[in-house]
Amino acid sequence: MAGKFISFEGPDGAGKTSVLQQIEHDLEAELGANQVLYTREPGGNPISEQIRQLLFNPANTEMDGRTEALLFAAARRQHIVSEIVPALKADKVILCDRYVDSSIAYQGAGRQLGEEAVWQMNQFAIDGLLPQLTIYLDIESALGLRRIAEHRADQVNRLDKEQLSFHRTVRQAYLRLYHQYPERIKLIDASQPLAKVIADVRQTIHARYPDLFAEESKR
Ligand SMILES: Nc1ncnc2c1ncn2[C@@H]1O[C@H](COP(=O)(O)OP(=O)(O)O)[C@@H](O)[C@H]1O
Ligand SMILES: Cc1cn([C@H]2C[C@H](O)[C@@H](COP(=O)(O)OP(=O)(O)O)O2)c(=O)[nH]c1=O
Repeated sequence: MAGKFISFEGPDGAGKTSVLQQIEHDLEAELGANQVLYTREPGGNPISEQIRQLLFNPANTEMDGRTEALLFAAARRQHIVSEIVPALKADKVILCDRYVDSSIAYQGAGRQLGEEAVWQMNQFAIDGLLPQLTIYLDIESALGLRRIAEHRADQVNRLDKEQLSFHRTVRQAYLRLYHQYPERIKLIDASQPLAKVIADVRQTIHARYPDLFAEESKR
């Protein structure tokens, strides 16, 4: 499979959606729209979108943490089979908004199910498929939550409602993953102005794939 699989990670409010919009636009201009797949977890296909509805329905207050972790993994599995593998086979660049690291950080650490346990459980779902590059947008938790409160208060979902301490725990887990997998995971300071964050992301992608964003080497 010749495609390029890039995942984007970070605590809520880090700016993934904003950054990905621009990166997708730029890559499509460079490669053509049919060579780029932007997709998000959980979701990206009808089955995973139905699981997403279950996960994010604010009425599901009784959902057990392990149930939540299993549903994220189930949505991930279907997303791999329906979206990622076909795109890899078609030699596309895949921009994936969240992947298995989100489960380690949110369910493993945030929900205290255990990072190793959630990692092991997810092996069945991912069957060895990891991104070649993971871009981690790092932000201090209070700042991330402030951005959501200021700009996206109408779209707050069940998980966004967690306390500051939950988000801090999630961030610490991301930082552990970053130290554990320095080859795969690259950290970008997401507290910078959006244009600078995007510039850093472009450079990071170019460093891993020299044929993408080739003009970066002239800077
Ligand atoms: N670098 C930035 N500086 C200031 N505000 C930002 C920055 N990046 C994103 N935002 C704003 O913060 C909010 C959350 O960003 P978003 O891209 O939705 O984050 P995420 O998808 O990671 O949760 C949005 O309203 C967005 O406009
Ligand atoms: C993929 C994944 C996401 N999540 C959470 C993180 C976010 O709070 C939420 C995704 O919501 P989403 O609305 O897609 O927000 P964002 O723009 O921040 O990605 O789901 C998990 O808890 N575990 C997972 O495995």
